[in-house]
Amino acid sequence: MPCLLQSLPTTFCFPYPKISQPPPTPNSSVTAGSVATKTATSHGKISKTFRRIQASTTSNTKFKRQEDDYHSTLEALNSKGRFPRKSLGQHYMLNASINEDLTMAANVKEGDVVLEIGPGTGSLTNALVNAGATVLAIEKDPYMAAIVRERFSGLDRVEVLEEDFIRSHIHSHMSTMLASKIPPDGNLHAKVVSNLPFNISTDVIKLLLPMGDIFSEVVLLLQDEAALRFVDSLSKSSEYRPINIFINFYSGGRDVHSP
Ligand SMILES: C[S@@+](CC[C@H](N)C(=O)[O-])C[C@H]1O[C@@H](n2cnc3c(N)ncnc32)[C@H](O)[C@@H]1O
Repeated sequence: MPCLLQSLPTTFCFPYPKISQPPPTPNSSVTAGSVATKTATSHGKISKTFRRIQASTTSNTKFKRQEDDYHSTLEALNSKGRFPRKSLGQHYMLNASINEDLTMAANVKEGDVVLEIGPGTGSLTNALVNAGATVLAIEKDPYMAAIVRERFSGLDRVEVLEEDFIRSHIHSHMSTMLASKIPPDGNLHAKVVSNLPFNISTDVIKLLLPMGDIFSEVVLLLQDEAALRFVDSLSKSSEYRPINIFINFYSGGRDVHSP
């Protein structure tokens, strides 16, 4: 199962975006972040690649419904005077090009079924929908679930479940969704693309990595330090933890690339 773990770019915003801040220009580049890619090996395990990337400005316009993540995100946040909750890791993406990057990293295409953990205001959901995917979004915060449901109301390719992902019966949800939808290429695997709530990133990885029977790709946006901790474990330093053993168990080799 290929898996991409990407660090937090500087364009994230917490605790609350300044309204006066200008939207990112189409040519603005984003500070490179750490990326670990996992690729399937002949033994059914995964190999890890660690690299850094620049935000891309390429966009897929075929399914575009909303053009500006910056403004839709601010509108959604301002609409009912709600402040992001730190306890739920609510850091919202204000740069559409990062969402495009995540979508492209998972090679999301028309007919794909994608699981998104924590859609928040729906900015990444929008990029996934634009790429032609059917999205199952699981959001713990009832307020954000309502926002993203409203944003995509009328679009039958987005389903929002108001649940805690850690307690969710994800295997059963995805199996049901895949069974009801045979993609054009006949591939009955789903993909995961998510800008994760940081406080549950370890738990999410523990849940997802053994699910190679239903997921073909996992692309996660993580804090730089977290991504490094997860993949840079071959040295067996003091940072070496059970999660590293777990990741290595589901992984093969390791390559390192510069930007
Ligand atoms: C880092 S924000 C990302 C929001 C959005 N995807 C974006 O890129 O702007 C994480 C989101 O996950 C939600 N969340 C936090 N814990 C969760 C959990 N256990 N299960 C599902 N969603 C959760 C938060 O409410 C928040 O909307």
